[in-house]
Amino acid sequence: MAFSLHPVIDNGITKGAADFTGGTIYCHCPSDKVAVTLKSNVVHNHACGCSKCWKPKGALFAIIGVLPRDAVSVTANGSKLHVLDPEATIQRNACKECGVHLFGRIEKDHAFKGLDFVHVELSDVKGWQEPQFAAFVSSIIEQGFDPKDIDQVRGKFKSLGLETYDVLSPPLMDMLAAFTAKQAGLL
Ligand SMILES: N[C@@H](CCC(=O)N[C@@H](CS)C(=O)NCC(=O)O)C(=O)O
Ligand SMILES: [Zn+2]
Ligand SMILES: [Zn+2]
Repeated sequence: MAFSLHPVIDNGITKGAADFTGGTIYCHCPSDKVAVTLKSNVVHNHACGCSKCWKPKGALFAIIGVLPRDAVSVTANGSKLHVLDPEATIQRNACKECGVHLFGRIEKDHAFKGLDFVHVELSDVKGWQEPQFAAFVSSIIEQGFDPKDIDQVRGKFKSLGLETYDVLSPPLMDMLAAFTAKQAGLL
């Protein structure tokens, strides 16, 4: 079957630049775009199949990375931003007009607090860290993807050199688990 994982990786992965220092991301509005300036590269860049992350039209996955929240600033048309779900762990700041998510932020006590989540494909410059793995792969089935074709999705990621997981990668799961243990006073 024909499908698009995400336009940025469908035809192969382009490595980022080692000395890259960031750029500005923009929403999809034709004018008065929301602009958010990122003062560093991202890390843990990955594909996410969950239902909450913003995906370009026709793509099965979002691509999302993190950077320190201090490196993130809204530089134009911030009045168009709203938080989609204030109760969610990740507060996704989206453009009210075009629906694009500009940044996700964690305000509650959490292992990833202090890191913002961004889609660097919204930038017009190259050099961002390339995707490292695929997360929440089985979540695309919850959104209507036929489970009989899921091995083709996993196979396509493998052919691109990306490992697939149904939650997050082991290092990130370890960080979450260690945080839980510390809160319980066990570490
Ligand atoms: N299977 C669920 C998974 C949702 C989920 O847990 N998403 C992850 C990856 S972005 C998460 O950390 N969510 C926290 C949040 O959205 O606040 C779905 O597809 O909706
Ligand atoms: Zn917009
Ligand atoms: Zn997600």
